[in-house]
Amino acid sequence: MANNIHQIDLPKRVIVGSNILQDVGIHISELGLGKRVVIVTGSGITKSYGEEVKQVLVDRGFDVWTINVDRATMDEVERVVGIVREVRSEVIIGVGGGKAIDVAKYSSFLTSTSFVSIPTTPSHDGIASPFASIKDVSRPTSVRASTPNLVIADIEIISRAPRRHIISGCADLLGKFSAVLDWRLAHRLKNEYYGDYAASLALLSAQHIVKYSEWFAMKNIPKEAVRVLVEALISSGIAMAIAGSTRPASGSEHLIAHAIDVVANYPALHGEEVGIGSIIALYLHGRNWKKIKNVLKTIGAPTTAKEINISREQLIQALTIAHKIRPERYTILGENGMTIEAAENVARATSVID
Ligand SMILES: NC(=O)C1=CN([C@@H]2O[C@H](COP(=O)(O)OP(=O)(O)OC[C@H]3O[C@@H](n4cnc5c(N)ncnc54)[C@H](OP(=O)(O)O)[C@@H]3O)[C@@H](O)[C@H]2O)C=CC1
Ligand SMILES: O=C(CO)COP(=O)(O)O
Ligand SMILES: [Zn+2]
Repeated sequence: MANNIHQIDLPKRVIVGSNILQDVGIHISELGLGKRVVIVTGSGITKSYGEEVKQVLVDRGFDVWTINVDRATMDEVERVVGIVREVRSEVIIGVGGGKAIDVAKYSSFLTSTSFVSIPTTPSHDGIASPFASIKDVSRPTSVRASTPNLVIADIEIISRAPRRHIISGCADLLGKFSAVLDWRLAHRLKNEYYGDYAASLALLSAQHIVKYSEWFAMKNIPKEAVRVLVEALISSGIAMAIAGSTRPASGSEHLIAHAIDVVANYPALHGEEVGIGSIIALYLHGRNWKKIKNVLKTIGAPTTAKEINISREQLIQALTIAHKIRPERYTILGENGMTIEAAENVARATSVID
C-alpha cells in the first residue's frame, strides 16, 4: 500500500452454470495453466466429484494426481506441497468445501502454482477469495493465499449440498453488514485504509440475501436462489481481492465466530457462527440487529447459543476474548473488549441466551 500503490489480483475466469465440470480441461488449456495437475478433495462425498474431474482431465491428456484431505491444517498443506513438488505439478485444483479449497489455495500459494477452485457447497465465501483458513497457522483467522486463476461453480452439484450448508453461506454473507461498519470505524478512528468500492461490493452480497430471503426460507430452496447465493459468495471473495484483505468480509462478527471456535472447538458451521456474531455486532453498533435476526430466523439459521451447540458460559467467554483474536484489526469490540457482565447483558438483550 506504500505510495498509494494498490495491487489487485483477480480471478482470470469464473464460470457459473449447470453441468460444466466436463469443460474444466478446456478452460485450463485455454488459460495456459499447464498439463500436470494435482486435485485436492475431502475424504467424504467430495471424493467422487474429484474423481469426476480427474476422469475428464485424463481423457484430455492431462497428468493427474489426487490427494484427499481430512482437515485444513498445516500438516495437510505440507503433504500436498510435498507431492506437488515431487510430481512437478503446475496446477492445483481444490474440489469440495472450504477445507479442500483452502488447503489447495494455500498449497498453490506456497508452490507458486496455478489454482483452480471447484466448490461443491455454498457454505462460505472463500470460493474466489485470495485468503485461506488454515487451522493451526498460529491463529484461527485466514492467511494470504493464491487468487484462483479459474473458478468453476456448477450449480447442479452445489444445489445438492445440504440445506444447512446453503443457509450457512447466506449467514456468512449477512455478516458483511457489521464487517463494513467495523471497517469504516477503523478508518475513522485509526486512519486505516478503507476502500468504498470493495465495501459496497461486500454489502451488495449481503443485501441479496435479504432480498431473496423468502426463497432461502423454502424447504426445497430453488436453484435460482442457489445461483444468486453462489454469485454473491464469489462477489464477496472479489471484494476481499479488491481490498487486499478480508476487511470487507470480516469484522467483529467474525472475531466472535473465531472466538466461539477457540472456546468450543468448532461447534457449528462457520457461517452459522457468523450469523450469531452479526446479531451481537449490529447490536453493539446500535444498528437494526432485529432485522438481521429476523432474516436469519426466516431462512432457518441459528440465532441462539443453544442452536450452535454452545452453553451460555461458552458464549460469554467467547465474547470476552473475541477482541484478542486479531488485535491489529480494530472493530466495535475496541482494544479492551467486553467484561463478563457486559457480555452477559449483550447476549441477553439480543436473546442469544435466555
Ligand atoms: N478462505 C476463506 O476466505 C474462508 C474459509 N472458510 C473456511 O472454510 C471452512 C468451512 O467450509 P465448509 O465447506 O463448511 O467445510 P468442509 O469443507 O469441512 O465441508 C463440510 C462437509 O461438507 C461436505 N460436502 C462438501 N460438498 C458437499 C455436497 N455437495 N454435498 C454434501 N456434502 C458436501 C464435505 O465433504 P468431505 O468430507 O468430502 O470434505 C464435509 O464433510 C472452514 O474451515 C472455514 O474456516 C470460511 C470462510 C471464508
Ligand atoms: O471468513 C472470512 C470471510 O467471510 C474470512 O475471514 P477471516 O479473515 O476473519 O478469517
Ligand atoms: Zn466468513
